[in-house]
Amino acid sequence: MEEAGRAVADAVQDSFPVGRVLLLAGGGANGGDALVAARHLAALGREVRVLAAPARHPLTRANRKRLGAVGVRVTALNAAAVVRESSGAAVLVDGLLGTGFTPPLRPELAELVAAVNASGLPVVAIDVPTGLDATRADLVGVTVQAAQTVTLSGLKTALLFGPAAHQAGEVRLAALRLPVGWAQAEALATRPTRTDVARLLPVRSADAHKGTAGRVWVVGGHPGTAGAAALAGMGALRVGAGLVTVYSAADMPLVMPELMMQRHEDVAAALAEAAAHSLPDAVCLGMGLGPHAPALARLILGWGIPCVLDADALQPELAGLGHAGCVWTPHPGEAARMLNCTVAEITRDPLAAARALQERYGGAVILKGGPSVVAQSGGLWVSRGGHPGMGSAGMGDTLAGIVAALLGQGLSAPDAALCGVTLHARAGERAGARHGYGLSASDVSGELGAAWLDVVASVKEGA
Ligand SMILES: NC(=O)C1=CN([C@@H]2O[C@H](COP(=O)(O)OP(=O)(O)OC[C@H]3O[C@@H](n4cnc5c(N)ncnc54)[C@H](OP(=O)(O)O)[C@@H]3O)[C@@H](O)[C@H]2O)[C@@H](O)CC1
Ligand SMILES: Nc1ncnc2c1ncn2[C@@H]1O[C@H](COP(=O)(O)OP(=O)(O)O)[C@@H](O)[C@H]1O
Repeated sequence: MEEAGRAVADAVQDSFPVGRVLLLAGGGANGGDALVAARHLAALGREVRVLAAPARHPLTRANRKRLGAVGVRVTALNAAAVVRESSGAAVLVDGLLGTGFTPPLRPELAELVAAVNASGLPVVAIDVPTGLDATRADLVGVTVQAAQTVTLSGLKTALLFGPAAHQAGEVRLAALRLPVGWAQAEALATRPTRTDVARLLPVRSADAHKGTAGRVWVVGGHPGTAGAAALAGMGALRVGAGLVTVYSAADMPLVMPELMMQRHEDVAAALAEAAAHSLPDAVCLGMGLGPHAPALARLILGWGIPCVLDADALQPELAGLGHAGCVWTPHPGEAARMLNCTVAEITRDPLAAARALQERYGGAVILKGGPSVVAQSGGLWVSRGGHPGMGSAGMGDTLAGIVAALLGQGLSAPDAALCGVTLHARAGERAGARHGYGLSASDVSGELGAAWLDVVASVKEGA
Protein backbone atom coordinates (compact mmCIF):
# COMPACT_ATOMS: atom_id res chain seq x y z
CA MET A 1 0.00 0.00 0.00
CA GLU A 2 2.89 2.31 0.79
CA GLU A 3 4.51 1.71 -2.62
CA ALA A 4 1.17 2.00 -4.38
CA GLY A 5 0.28 5.31 -2.72
CA ARG A 6 3.70 6.71 -3.46
CA ALA A 7 3.40 5.75 -7.15
CA VAL A 8 0.06 7.58 -7.29
CA ALA A 9 1.56 10.69 -5.65
CA ASP A 10 4.43 10.63 -8.18
CA ALA A 11 1.98 10.39 -11.08
CA VAL A 12 -0.06 13.34 -9.78
CA GLN A 13 3.09 15.38 -9.26
CA ASP A 14 4.32 14.56 -12.81
CA SER A 15 1.09 15.20 -14.66
CA PHE A 16 -0.60 17.84 -12.48
CA PRO A 17 2.25 19.65 -10.73
CA VAL A 18 0.32 22.71 -9.54
CA GLY A 19 -2.87 23.42 -7.61
CA ARG A 20 -4.88 21.76 -4.90
CA VAL A 21 -5.39 17.98 -4.96
CA LEU A 22 -8.72 16.50 -3.88
CA LEU A 23 -8.43 12.85 -2.85
CA LEU A 24 -11.41 10.51 -2.35
CA ALA A 25 -10.76 7.41 -0.26
CA GLY A 26 -13.11 4.41 0.04
CA GLY A 27 -13.03 2.02 2.97
CA GLY A 28 -10.95 -0.75 1.34
CA ALA A 29 -7.31 -1.01 0.29
CA ASN A 30 -7.92 1.25 -2.72
CA GLY A 31 -8.88 4.01 -0.29
CA GLY A 32 -5.75 3.20 1.72
CA ASP A 33 -3.64 3.84 -1.38
CA ALA A 34 -5.32 7.27 -1.67
CA LEU A 35 -4.53 8.10 1.97
CA VAL A 36 -0.87 7.17 1.45
CA ALA A 37 -0.80 9.30 -1.74
CA ALA A 38 -2.23 12.24 0.25
CA ARG A 39 0.57 11.93 2.80
CA HIS A 40 3.28 11.90 0.12
CA LEU A 41 1.72 14.82 -1.75
CA ALA A 42 1.52 16.83 1.48
CA ALA A 43 5.20 16.03 2.10
CA LEU A 44 5.96 17.44 -1.36
CA GLY A 45 4.31 20.68 -0.26
CA ARG A 46 1.06 20.17 -2.19
CA GLU A 47 -2.20 21.47 -0.77
CA VAL A 48 -4.41 18.40 -0.28
CA ARG A 49 -8.04 17.85 0.76
CA VAL A 50 -9.09 14.33 1.70
CA LEU A 51 -12.62 12.95 1.83
CA ALA A 52 -12.74 9.41 3.25
CA ALA A 53 -15.27 6.69 4.06
CA PRO A 54 -14.88 4.83 7.38
CA ALA A 55 -11.86 2.54 6.98
CA ARG A 56 -12.66 -1.20 6.88
CA HIS A 57 -9.22 -2.48 5.85
CA PRO A 58 -6.68 -2.58 8.72
CA LEU A 59 -3.89 -0.98 6.64
CA THR A 60 -6.30 1.70 5.51
CA ARG A 61 -7.12 2.44 9.17
CA ALA A 62 -3.40 2.64 9.95
CA ASN A 63 -2.76 5.00 7.05
CA ARG A 64 -5.62 7.24 8.11
CA LYS A 65 -3.91 7.62 11.51
CA ARG A 66 -0.52 8.34 9.85
CA LEU A 67 -2.15 11.01 7.71
CA GLY A 68 -3.65 12.64 10.83
CA ALA A 69 -0.26 12.46 12.52
CA VAL A 70 1.30 14.63 9.78
CA GLY A 71 -1.46 17.22 10.20
CA VAL A 72 -3.73 16.42 7.25
CA ARG A 73 -7.41 16.59 8.21
CA VAL A 74 -9.78 14.00 6.79
CA THR A 75 -13.42 14.92 6.15
CA ALA A 76 -16.44 12.61 5.78
CA LEU A 77 -17.05 11.39 2.24
CA ASN A 78 -20.41 12.16 0.60
CA ALA A 79 -21.61 13.60 -2.70
CA ALA A 80 -22.25 17.08 -1.27
CA ALA A 81 -18.68 17.22 0.08
CA VAL A 82 -17.32 16.18 -3.35
CA VAL A 83 -19.24 19.02 -5.00
CA ARG A 84 -18.07 21.53 -2.36
CA GLU A 85 -14.39 20.50 -2.39
CA SER A 86 -14.15 20.20 -6.17
CA SER A 87 -14.46 23.95 -6.46
CA GLY A 88 -10.96 25.40 -6.71
CA ALA A 89 -9.19 22.01 -6.96
CA ALA A 90 -6.83 21.27 -9.86
CA VAL A 91 -7.10 17.48 -9.91
CA LEU A 92 -9.15 14.73 -8.26
CA VAL A 93 -7.75 11.37 -7.18
CA ASP A 94 -10.26 8.49 -7.30
CA GLY A 95 -9.45 5.99 -4.57
CA LEU A 96 -13.05 4.93 -3.97
CA LEU A 97 -13.04 1.34 -5.25
CA GLY A 98 -10.46 -0.85 -6.92
CA THR A 99 -10.31 -4.54 -7.67
CA GLY A 100 -12.45 -5.40 -4.65
CA PHE A 101 -15.55 -3.99 -6.38
CA THR A 102 -18.31 -6.46 -7.16
CA PRO A 103 -21.05 -5.04 -9.44
CA PRO A 104 -23.57 -3.54 -9.24
CA LEU A 105 -22.45 -0.30 -7.62
CA ARG A 106 -24.46 0.52 -4.50
CA PRO A 107 -26.57 3.71 -4.82
CA GLU A 108 -24.44 5.85 -2.45
CA LEU A 109 -21.33 5.02 -4.52
CA ALA A 110 -23.17 5.69 -7.78
CA GLU A 111 -24.01 9.15 -6.42
CA LEU A 112 -20.33 9.77 -5.64
CA VAL A 113 -19.28 8.65 -9.13
CA ALA A 114 -21.82 11.02 -10.66
CA ALA A 115 -20.43 13.88 -8.54
CA VAL A 116 -16.87 13.06 -9.62
CA ASN A 117 -17.82 13.05 -13.31
CA ALA A 118 -19.82 16.28 -12.92
CA SER A 119 -16.89 18.06 -11.23
CA GLY A 120 -15.17 18.71 -14.54
CA LEU A 121 -11.81 18.01 -12.87
CA PRO A 122 -9.21 15.75 -14.46
CA VAL A 123 -9.28 12.48 -12.54
CA VAL A 124 -6.34 10.25 -11.66
CA ALA A 125 -7.81 6.83 -10.82
CA ILE A 126 -6.02 4.39 -8.55
CA ASP A 127 -5.73 0.87 -10.00
CA VAL A 128 -9.06 0.99 -11.90
CA PRO A 129 -11.58 3.83 -12.25
CA THR A 130 -14.42 3.34 -9.74
CA GLY A 131 -17.31 1.40 -11.28
CA LEU A 132 -15.17 -0.72 -13.63
CA ASP A 133 -14.98 -4.43 -12.94
CA ALA A 134 -11.25 -5.03 -13.47
CA THR A 135 -11.89 -8.37 -15.19
CA ARG A 136 -14.36 -7.14 -17.83
CA ALA A 137 -13.93 -5.23 -21.05
CA ASP A 138 -17.57 -4.09 -21.03
CA LEU A 139 -19.20 -1.46 -18.81
CA VAL A 140 -21.29 -2.72 -15.93
CA GLY A 141 -22.84 0.60 -14.87
CA VAL A 142 -21.92 4.19 -14.11
CA THR A 143 -18.13 4.61 -14.03
CA VAL A 144 -15.61 7.33 -13.25
CA GLN A 145 -14.14 8.84 -16.42
CA ALA A 146 -10.43 9.14 -15.69
CA ALA A 147 -7.79 11.19 -17.46
CA GLN A 148 -5.15 8.83 -16.13
CA THR A 149 -5.13 5.52 -14.28
CA VAL A 150 -2.19 4.45 -12.16
CA THR A 151 -2.56 0.71 -12.08
CA LEU A 152 -0.78 -1.50 -9.62
CA SER A 153 1.20 -4.71 -10.09
CA GLY A 154 -0.07 -5.46 -13.64
CA LEU A 155 -2.46 -4.42 -16.41
CA LYS A 156 -6.05 -5.56 -16.09
CA THR A 157 -8.57 -6.47 -18.80
CA ALA A 158 -10.70 -3.38 -18.07
CA LEU A 159 -7.75 -1.08 -18.80
CA LEU A 160 -6.87 -2.67 -22.14
CA PHE A 161 -9.95 -3.75 -24.05
CA GLY A 162 -13.38 -2.63 -25.20
CA PRO A 163 -15.49 0.24 -23.83
CA ALA A 164 -14.04 -0.19 -20.33
CA ALA A 165 -10.59 0.88 -21.56
CA HIS A 166 -12.03 4.23 -22.74
CA GLN A 167 -12.86 5.10 -19.12
CA ALA A 168 -9.27 4.69 -17.97
CA GLY A 169 -7.53 7.43 -19.98
CA GLU A 170 -3.75 7.12 -20.11
CA VAL A 171 -2.66 4.01 -18.20
CA ARG A 172 0.52 4.01 -16.13
CA LEU A 173 1.78 0.79 -14.62
CA ALA A 174 3.36 0.86 -11.17
CA ALA A 175 5.14 -2.48 -10.85
CA LEU A 176 5.04 -3.18 -7.13
CA ARG A 177 7.09 -5.58 -5.07
CA LEU A 178 4.29 -7.38 -3.33
CA PRO A 179 4.63 -8.82 0.13
CA VAL A 180 4.69 -12.63 0.30
CA GLY A 181 1.14 -13.98 0.31
CA TRP A 182 -0.32 -11.15 -1.80
CA ALA A 183 -0.63 -13.37 -4.85
CA GLN A 184 -2.98 -11.93 -7.45
CA ALA A 185 -5.94 -14.11 -8.35
CA GLU A 186 -6.86 -12.07 -11.41
CA ALA A 187 -5.07 -12.23 -14.78
CA LEU A 188 -2.54 -9.39 -14.90
CA ALA A 189 -0.44 -8.42 -17.89
CA THR A 190 2.54 -6.27 -18.74
CA ARG A 191 3.06 -4.33 -21.96
CA PRO A 192 6.68 -4.68 -23.09
CA THR A 193 8.25 -1.67 -24.74
CA ARG A 194 9.73 -1.80 -28.23
CA THR A 195 13.15 -1.74 -26.62
CA ASP A 196 12.28 -4.87 -24.62
CA VAL A 197 11.26 -6.54 -27.89
CA ALA A 198 14.33 -5.33 -29.79
CA ARG A 199 16.54 -7.15 -27.30
CA LEU A 200 14.83 -10.45 -28.18
CA LEU A 201 15.23 -10.22 -31.96
CA PRO A 202 17.77 -12.55 -33.58
CA VAL A 203 21.10 -11.11 -34.68
CA ARG A 204 22.92 -12.80 -37.56
CA SER A 205 26.58 -13.32 -38.09
CA ALA A 206 28.08 -11.79 -41.22
CA ASP A 207 28.55 -15.20 -42.83
CA ALA A 208 24.88 -16.24 -42.47
CA HIS A 209 23.36 -17.94 -45.50
CA LYS A 210 19.96 -19.20 -46.52
CA GLY A 211 20.56 -22.53 -44.85
CA THR A 212 21.26 -20.91 -41.48
CA ALA A 213 18.57 -18.21 -41.59
CA GLY A 214 15.73 -20.62 -40.95
CA ARG A 215 14.07 -23.21 -43.18
CA VAL A 216 10.32 -22.82 -42.83
CA TRP A 217 7.53 -24.99 -44.17
CA VAL A 218 4.12 -23.46 -44.63
CA VAL A 219 1.27 -25.97 -44.75
CA GLY A 220 -1.98 -24.41 -45.86
CA GLY A 221 -4.33 -23.58 -48.66
CA HIS A 222 -7.21 -25.49 -50.17
CA PRO A 223 -9.16 -24.80 -53.36
CA GLY A 224 -10.68 -21.33 -52.76
CA THR A 225 -8.31 -20.36 -49.91
CA ALA A 226 -4.90 -20.89 -51.48
CA GLY A 227 -3.94 -17.24 -50.90
CA ALA A 228 -3.88 -17.78 -47.12
CA ALA A 229 -0.83 -20.04 -47.40
CA ALA A 230 0.87 -17.67 -49.83
CA LEU A 231 0.35 -14.75 -47.41
CA ALA A 232 1.92 -16.73 -44.57
CA GLY A 233 4.87 -17.52 -46.84
CA MET A 234 5.29 -13.83 -47.70
CA GLY A 235 5.22 -12.90 -44.00
CA ALA A 236 7.90 -15.50 -43.27
CA LEU A 237 10.19 -14.28 -46.06
CA ARG A 238 9.79 -10.65 -45.03
CA VAL A 239 11.11 -11.28 -41.54
CA GLY A 240 14.13 -13.06 -42.85
CA ALA A 241 13.38 -16.78 -43.24
CA GLY A 242 16.13 -18.24 -45.43
CA LEU A 243 14.07 -20.81 -47.32
CA VAL A 244 10.28 -20.97 -47.35
CA THR A 245 8.46 -23.93 -48.89
CA VAL A 246 4.68 -23.89 -49.15
CA TYR A 247 2.86 -27.24 -49.20
CA SER A 248 -0.69 -27.02 -50.43
CA ALA A 249 -3.49 -29.05 -51.97
CA ALA A 250 -4.39 -26.08 -54.16
CA ASP A 251 -2.78 -24.16 -57.00
CA MET A 252 -1.33 -21.01 -55.48
CA PRO A 253 -0.96 -17.50 -56.81
CA LEU A 254 2.64 -16.61 -57.65
CA VAL A 255 2.85 -13.72 -55.17
CA MET A 256 6.60 -13.87 -54.60
CA PRO A 257 8.88 -15.87 -56.86
CA GLU A 258 11.15 -16.47 -53.85
CA LEU A 259 8.53 -18.80 -52.34
CA MET A 260 8.87 -22.46 -53.23
CA MET A 261 5.31 -23.53 -53.97
CA GLN A 262 4.47 -27.22 -53.99
CA ARG A 263 1.03 -28.54 -54.86
CA HIS A 264 0.24 -32.08 -53.73
CA GLU A 265 -2.88 -34.24 -54.02
CA ASP A 266 -1.86 -35.81 -50.68
CA VAL A 267 -0.15 -33.18 -48.55
CA ALA A 268 0.32 -35.55 -45.58
CA ALA A 269 2.21 -38.05 -47.73
CA ALA A 270 4.37 -35.32 -49.25
CA LEU A 271 5.22 -33.94 -45.82
CA ALA A 272 6.04 -37.37 -44.41
CA GLU A 273 8.35 -38.04 -47.34
CA ALA A 274 10.10 -34.68 -47.01
CA ALA A 275 10.40 -35.09 -43.22
CA ALA A 276 12.05 -38.50 -43.68
CA HIS A 277 14.77 -36.66 -45.60
CA SER A 278 15.17 -33.75 -43.13
CA LEU A 279 12.97 -31.67 -40.88
CA PRO A 280 12.73 -27.89 -41.26
CA ASP A 281 13.56 -25.41 -38.49
CA ALA A 282 9.91 -24.42 -38.10
CA VAL A 283 6.48 -25.17 -39.55
CA CYS A 284 3.44 -22.97 -39.87
CA LEU A 285 0.14 -24.67 -40.55
CA GLY A 286 -3.58 -24.24 -40.82
CA MET A 287 -4.07 -21.10 -42.95
CA GLY A 288 -6.88 -21.94 -45.38
CA LEU A 289 -5.98 -25.61 -44.95
CA GLY A 290 -9.51 -27.01 -44.73
CA PRO A 291 -10.77 -30.27 -43.23
CA HIS A 292 -7.43 -32.11 -43.21
CA ALA A 293 -5.93 -29.61 -40.78
CA PRO A 294 -6.37 -31.62 -37.51
CA ALA A 295 -4.72 -34.75 -38.95
CA LEU A 296 -1.83 -32.72 -40.36
CA ALA A 297 -1.49 -30.88 -37.04
CA ARG A 298 -1.15 -34.21 -35.21
CA LEU A 299 1.53 -35.31 -37.66
CA ILE A 300 3.52 -32.11 -37.28
CA LEU A 301 3.10 -31.85 -33.50
CA GLY A 302 4.51 -35.37 -33.32
CA TRP A 303 7.78 -34.15 -34.86
CA GLY A 304 8.31 -31.96 -31.78
CA ILE A 305 9.83 -29.10 -33.78
CA PRO A 306 8.89 -25.40 -33.41
CA CYS A 307 5.55 -24.74 -35.06
CA VAL A 308 2.72 -22.24 -35.41
CA LEU A 309 -0.86 -23.53 -35.39
CA ASP A 310 -3.29 -21.15 -37.01
CA ALA A 311 -6.83 -21.02 -38.43
CA ASP A 312 -8.12 -24.53 -39.33
CA ALA A 313 -5.46 -26.15 -37.12
CA LEU A 314 -6.95 -24.50 -34.02
CA GLN A 315 -9.21 -27.36 -32.96
CA PRO A 316 -10.35 -28.54 -29.50
CA GLU A 317 -9.23 -32.10 -30.24
CA LEU A 318 -5.62 -30.88 -30.13
CA ALA A 319 -5.84 -29.77 -26.48
CA GLY A 320 -2.97 -31.20 -24.49
CA LEU A 321 -0.91 -32.08 -27.59
CA GLY A 322 1.11 -28.85 -27.60
CA HIS A 323 4.77 -28.70 -26.60
CA ALA A 324 7.09 -25.90 -25.50
CA GLY A 325 7.93 -24.95 -29.12
CA CYS A 326 4.31 -24.38 -30.25
CA VAL A 327 2.57 -21.06 -30.83
CA TRP A 328 -1.23 -21.12 -31.15
CA THR A 329 -2.67 -18.03 -32.86
CA PRO A 330 -6.47 -17.84 -32.45
CA HIS A 331 -8.71 -14.83 -33.04
CA PRO A 332 -11.66 -14.61 -30.59
CA GLY A 333 -13.87 -16.87 -32.74
CA GLU A 334 -11.24 -19.61 -32.87
CA ALA A 335 -10.49 -19.12 -29.18
CA ALA A 336 -14.18 -19.67 -28.36
CA ARG A 337 -14.09 -22.93 -30.35
CA MET A 338 -10.94 -24.05 -28.54
CA LEU A 339 -12.38 -23.28 -25.10
CA ASN A 340 -15.92 -24.40 -25.91
CA CYS A 341 -17.46 -21.08 -24.92
CA THR A 342 -18.98 -18.04 -26.63
CA VAL A 343 -17.09 -15.27 -28.41
CA ALA A 344 -18.65 -12.81 -25.92
CA GLU A 345 -17.01 -14.72 -23.07
CA ILE A 346 -13.63 -14.42 -24.81
CA THR A 347 -13.91 -10.70 -25.56
CA ARG A 348 -15.29 -9.87 -22.11
CA ASP A 349 -11.99 -10.93 -20.50
CA PRO A 350 -9.26 -11.56 -23.10
CA LEU A 351 -6.54 -11.84 -20.46
CA ALA A 352 -8.32 -14.67 -18.65
CA ALA A 353 -9.13 -16.33 -22.00
CA ALA A 354 -5.50 -16.19 -23.15
CA ARG A 355 -4.37 -17.66 -19.87
CA ALA A 356 -6.94 -20.47 -20.08
CA LEU A 357 -5.87 -21.28 -23.67
CA GLN A 358 -2.22 -21.47 -22.67
CA GLU A 359 -3.00 -23.75 -19.75
CA ARG A 360 -5.11 -26.07 -21.90
CA TYR A 361 -3.00 -26.14 -25.09
CA GLY A 362 0.60 -25.52 -23.87
CA GLY A 363 3.43 -23.62 -25.54
CA ALA A 364 2.60 -19.96 -26.18
CA VAL A 365 -0.68 -18.43 -27.31
CA ILE A 366 -1.38 -15.26 -29.25
CA LEU A 367 -5.00 -14.24 -28.69
CA LYS A 368 -5.35 -11.81 -31.60
CA GLY A 369 -7.12 -8.50 -31.51
CA GLY A 370 -6.39 -4.85 -31.19
CA PRO A 371 -4.41 -5.26 -28.88
CA SER A 372 -3.27 -8.89 -28.99
CA VAL A 373 -2.38 -10.87 -25.87
CA VAL A 374 0.58 -13.24 -25.68
CA ALA A 375 0.20 -15.91 -23.01
CA GLN A 376 3.11 -18.05 -21.90
CA SER A 377 3.63 -20.16 -18.82
CA GLY A 378 5.32 -17.23 -17.02
CA GLY A 379 2.61 -14.61 -17.61
CA LEU A 380 0.77 -12.38 -20.03
CA TRP A 381 2.08 -9.71 -22.39
CA VAL A 382 -0.06 -7.23 -24.25
CA SER A 383 1.12 -5.84 -27.58
CA ARG A 384 1.29 -2.19 -28.46
CA GLY A 385 0.13 -0.50 -31.64
CA GLY A 386 -1.41 -1.71 -34.86
CA HIS A 387 -3.91 0.08 -37.09
CA PRO A 388 -7.70 -0.22 -37.50
CA GLY A 389 -7.10 -0.88 -41.21
CA MET A 390 -5.71 -4.26 -40.11
CA GLY A 391 -9.29 -5.49 -39.80
CA SER A 392 -9.08 -7.15 -43.22
CA ALA A 393 -8.77 -10.74 -44.42
CA GLY A 394 -5.35 -12.32 -44.45
CA MET A 395 -3.73 -10.29 -41.66
CA GLY A 396 -3.65 -13.31 -39.36
CA ASP A 397 -2.12 -15.49 -42.09
CA THR A 398 0.70 -12.98 -42.41
CA LEU A 399 1.24 -13.03 -38.64
CA ALA A 400 1.45 -16.84 -38.60
CA GLY A 401 4.23 -16.74 -41.20
CA ILE A 402 6.09 -14.03 -39.29
CA VAL A 403 6.05 -16.04 -36.05
CA ALA A 404 7.19 -19.20 -37.86
CA ALA A 405 10.13 -17.35 -39.39
CA LEU A 406 11.18 -16.10 -35.96
CA LEU A 407 10.93 -19.64 -34.55
CA GLY A 408 13.04 -20.79 -37.48
CA GLN A 409 15.68 -18.23 -36.55
CA GLY A 410 15.97 -19.74 -33.09
CA LEU A 411 13.61 -17.73 -30.89
CA SER A 412 11.66 -19.53 -28.18
CA ALA A 413 7.89 -19.80 -28.65
CA PRO A 414 7.03 -16.93 -26.23
CA ASP A 415 9.72 -14.64 -27.66
CA ALA A 416 8.74 -15.41 -31.27
CA ALA A 417 5.11 -14.69 -30.36
CA LEU A 418 5.91 -11.35 -28.73
CA CYS A 419 8.35 -10.24 -31.44
CA GLY A 420 5.89 -11.41 -34.10
CA VAL A 421 2.92 -9.40 -32.83
CA THR A 422 5.15 -6.35 -32.34
CA LEU A 423 6.59 -6.45 -35.88
CA HIS A 424 3.16 -7.17 -37.36
CA ALA A 425 1.58 -4.25 -35.46
CA ARG A 426 4.39 -1.85 -36.38
CA ALA A 427 4.25 -2.88 -40.05
CA GLY A 428 0.48 -2.37 -39.86
CA GLU A 429 0.99 1.18 -38.54
CA ARG A 430 3.40 1.97 -41.35
CA ALA A 431 1.17 0.50 -44.04
CA GLY A 432 -1.88 2.13 -42.44
CA ALA A 433 -0.25 5.55 -42.68
CA ARG A 434 -0.10 5.02 -46.46
CA HIS A 435 -3.24 3.09 -47.22
CA GLY A 436 -5.66 3.89 -44.38
CA TYR A 437 -8.59 1.51 -44.29
CA GLY A 438 -7.59 0.27 -47.75
CA LEU A 439 -4.76 -1.63 -46.11
CA SER A 440 -4.19 -5.20 -47.29
CA ALA A 441 -2.19 -8.04 -45.74
CA SER A 442 0.32 -7.84 -48.63
CA ASP A 443 0.88 -4.15 -47.79
CA VAL A 444 1.70 -5.15 -44.22
CA SER A 445 4.18 -7.75 -45.43
CA GLY A 446 5.86 -5.10 -47.56
CA GLU A 447 6.51 -2.98 -44.45
CA LEU A 448 7.94 -5.74 -42.26
CA GLY A 449 11.59 -5.04 -43.07
CA ALA A 450 11.17 -1.35 -42.16
CA ALA A 451 9.19 -2.31 -39.04
CA TRP A 452 12.07 -4.51 -37.90
CA LEU A 453 14.48 -1.59 -38.36
CA ASP A 454 12.11 0.68 -36.36
CA VAL A 455 12.06 -1.78 -33.48
CA VAL A 456 15.85 -2.12 -33.49
CA ALA A 457 16.24 1.69 -33.67
CA SER A 458 14.13 2.03 -30.51
CA VAL A 459 17.10 0.82 -28.45
CA LYS A 460 19.09 3.91 -29.49
CA GLU A 461 16.06 6.18 -29.10
CA GLY A 462 15.20 4.68 -25.69
CA ALA A 463 11.54 4.14 -26.80
N1 LIG B 1 -3.54 -6.85 -4.15
C1 LIG B 1 -2.51 -6.10 -4.58
O1 LIG B 1 -1.67 -6.53 -5.29
C2 LIG B 1 -2.49 -4.68 -4.20
C3 LIG B 1 -3.67 -4.00 -4.00
N2 LIG B 1 -3.73 -2.72 -3.68
C4 LIG B 1 -5.01 -2.01 -3.64
O2 LIG B 1 -6.03 -2.81 -3.13
C5 LIG B 1 -7.19 -2.69 -3.92
C6 LIG B 1 -8.10 -3.80 -3.64
O3 LIG B 1 -8.44 -3.63 -2.28
P1 LIG B 1 -9.73 -4.25 -1.58
O4 LIG B 1 -9.71 -5.72 -1.85
O5 LIG B 1 -9.75 -3.79 -0.17
O6 LIG B 1 -10.87 -3.65 -2.41
P2 LIG B 1 -11.35 -2.15 -2.79
O7 LIG B 1 -11.32 -2.03 -4.26
O8 LIG B 1 -10.68 -1.10 -2.01
O9 LIG B 1 -12.89 -2.23 -2.40
C7 LIG B 1 -13.33 -2.79 -1.18
C8 LIG B 1 -14.52 -1.99 -0.80
O10 LIG B 1 -15.45 -2.03 -1.86
C9 LIG B 1 -16.73 -2.02 -1.34
N3 LIG B 1 -17.61 -2.56 -2.38
C10 LIG B 1 -17.51 -3.74 -3.01
N4 LIG B 1 -18.47 -3.88 -3.93
C11 LIG B 1 -19.22 -2.75 -3.87
C12 LIG B 1 -20.37 -2.28 -4.58
N5 LIG B 1 -20.99 -3.04 -5.50
N6 LIG B 1 -20.84 -1.06 -4.31
C13 LIG B 1 -20.26 -0.30 -3.37
N7 LIG B 1 -19.17 -0.69 -2.64
C14 LIG B 1 -18.67 -1.89 -2.90
C15 LIG B 1 -16.60 -2.82 -0.07
O11 LIG B 1 -17.49 -2.36 0.86
P3 LIG B 1 -18.23 -3.37 1.87
O12 LIG B 1 -18.97 -4.34 1.00
O13 LIG B 1 -17.15 -3.99 2.68
O14 LIG B 1 -19.10 -2.47 2.62
C16 LIG B 1 -15.18 -2.50 0.39
O15 LIG B 1 -15.17 -1.44 1.31
C17 LIG B 1 -6.62 -2.55 -5.30
O16 LIG B 1 -7.50 -2.08 -6.27
C18 LIG B 1 -5.47 -1.60 -5.03
O17 LIG B 1 -5.93 -0.26 -4.99
C19 LIG B 1 -2.51 -1.97 -3.39
O18 LIG B 1 -2.67 -1.28 -2.19
C20 LIG B 1 -1.25 -2.79 -3.27
C21 LIG B 1 -1.17 -4.02 -4.08
N1 LIG C 1 -7.79 -2.67 -35.04
C1 LIG C 1 -6.70 -3.45 -35.01
N2 LIG C 1 -5.58 -3.03 -34.39
C2 LIG C 1 -4.50 -3.83 -34.34
N3 LIG C 1 -4.42 -5.06 -34.91
C3 LIG C 1 -5.50 -5.51 -35.53
C4 LIG C 1 -6.69 -4.75 -35.64
N4 LIG C 1 -7.60 -5.48 -36.33
C5 LIG C 1 -7.01 -6.65 -36.67
N5 LIG C 1 -5.74 -6.67 -36.20
C6 LIG C 1 -4.79 -7.77 -36.33
O1 LIG C 1 -4.98 -8.44 -37.59
C7 LIG C 1 -4.93 -9.86 -37.43
C8 LIG C 1 -6.25 -10.50 -37.89
O2 LIG C 1 -6.15 -11.88 -37.74
P1 LIG C 1 -7.26 -12.90 -38.28
O3 LIG C 1 -8.61 -12.46 -37.82
O4 LIG C 1 -6.81 -14.27 -37.95
O5 LIG C 1 -7.15 -12.65 -39.84
P2 LIG C 1 -7.28 -13.65 -41.08
O6 LIG C 1 -7.96 -14.90 -40.58
O7 LIG C 1 -8.12 -12.90 -42.07
O8 LIG C 1 -5.91 -13.88 -41.57
C9 LIG C 1 -4.60 -10.10 -35.97
O9 LIG C 1 -3.22 -10.27 -35.81
C10 LIG C 1 -5.07 -8.83 -35.27
O10 LIG C 1 -4.35 -8.57 -34.10
